[in-house]
Amino acid sequence: MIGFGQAGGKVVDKFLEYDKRTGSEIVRAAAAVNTAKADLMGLEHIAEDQRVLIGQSRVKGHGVGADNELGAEIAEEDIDEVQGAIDSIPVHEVDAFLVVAGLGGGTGSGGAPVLAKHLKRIYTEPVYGLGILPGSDEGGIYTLNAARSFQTFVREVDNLMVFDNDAWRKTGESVQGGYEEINEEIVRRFGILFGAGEIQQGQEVAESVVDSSEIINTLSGGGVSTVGYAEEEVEERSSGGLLSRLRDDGNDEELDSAHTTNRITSLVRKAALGRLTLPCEIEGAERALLVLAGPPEYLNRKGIERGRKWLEEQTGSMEVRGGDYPYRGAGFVATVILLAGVTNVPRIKELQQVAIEAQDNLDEIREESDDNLDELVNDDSDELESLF
Ligand SMILES: Nc1nc2c(ncn2[C@@H]2O[C@H](COP(=O)(O)OP(=O)(O)OP(=O)(O)O)[C@@H](O)[C@H]2O)c(=O)[nH]1
Repeated sequence: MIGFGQAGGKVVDKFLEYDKRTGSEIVRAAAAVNTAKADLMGLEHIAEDQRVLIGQSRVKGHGVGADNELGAEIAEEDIDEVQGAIDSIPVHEVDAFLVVAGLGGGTGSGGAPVLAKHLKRIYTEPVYGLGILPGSDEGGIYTLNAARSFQTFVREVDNLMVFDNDAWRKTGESVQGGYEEINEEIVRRFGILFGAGEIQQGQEVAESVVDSSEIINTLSGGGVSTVGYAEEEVEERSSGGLLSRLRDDGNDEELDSAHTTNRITSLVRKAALGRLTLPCEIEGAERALLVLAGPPEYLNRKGIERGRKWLEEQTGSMEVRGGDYPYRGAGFVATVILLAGVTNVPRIKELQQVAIEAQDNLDEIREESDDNLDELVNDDSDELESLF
């Protein structure tokens, strides 16, 4: 996982924290790349020798101030320094690369697509992007940056997973506090998704368990992806809750499994129809993956099969995969749905529209100022001598 820019670095840092907290091993290796020294110093879990400061000769460690063309130029010039950090990674142990960046600023917005292109040229492993869209209240330059970066990034990666800050922002919260919660949300969803492909040795592995090839197959084919999530608290069986009492009275087996199946079905609907990382119409998604995580006694084949069928109907896709992620002691059952190759995304259309208008305006403003300059320079009454 490589975080580019401030948002990218912070999210990758959070994934490492998630690994520590849950004992999972989603992140085989992590690095952060930035043009701003202070941002790199603020990270907590990414090793210091895996924090790469680029563009020092150009911006002296102060960032690129939302200029994503400069961000891209610097990334190209200093790509060897980034590669230096990646060289220390045992790449044969990784399933894929994930480049994470906020697309509204300068460093990550400009640099992430450059890095993705570089990785794809060198490695055979898939290269995915996790792109974070800015809030619509952040202003025009952020929208323009995001629209241009999005277009480039999606072309350079094997799949671009998207999280839209705009859909998740809460009013009345400080930006920092808001990001803290948002980053938790990102890591919870993608943590369960990527964790599903990371079943540890010694863990019981049922046939229906998701493996990393299913995630890779769902993502392959490119395009844009979004992720849905829903969870419900459950009691561990051994704790003597209602379900264990039902089990004790002899004729519970069927009732119990019907209950489990129904819970799974409703979780699948909630996840697909609730707030997605990138809100969109799920109809028309090209591929989907359904992951059901939780204590094994709360997972059943029938529930997943029903959920999968329902997703096939809703998306119209023939490529809907599904499986378990046994997670002992989780205290919850959660459903994660990856929808890949989505096309009907209002926010992306809106971004592109605003960006085209801004671009036109820019051209107009430039033309206007060229005319003004012409007038100014060629004005006969102007008595000032040219400097050159
Ligand atoms: N979800 C999330 N989004 C963030 C966070 N920090 C910033 N963003 C978003 O990411 C966009 C880019 O911001 P940064 O990552 O700070 O920018 P940068 O890539 O470091 O580039 P410069 O600061 O311009 O050099 C912003 O417009 C925000 O929308 C964060 O912690 N979490």
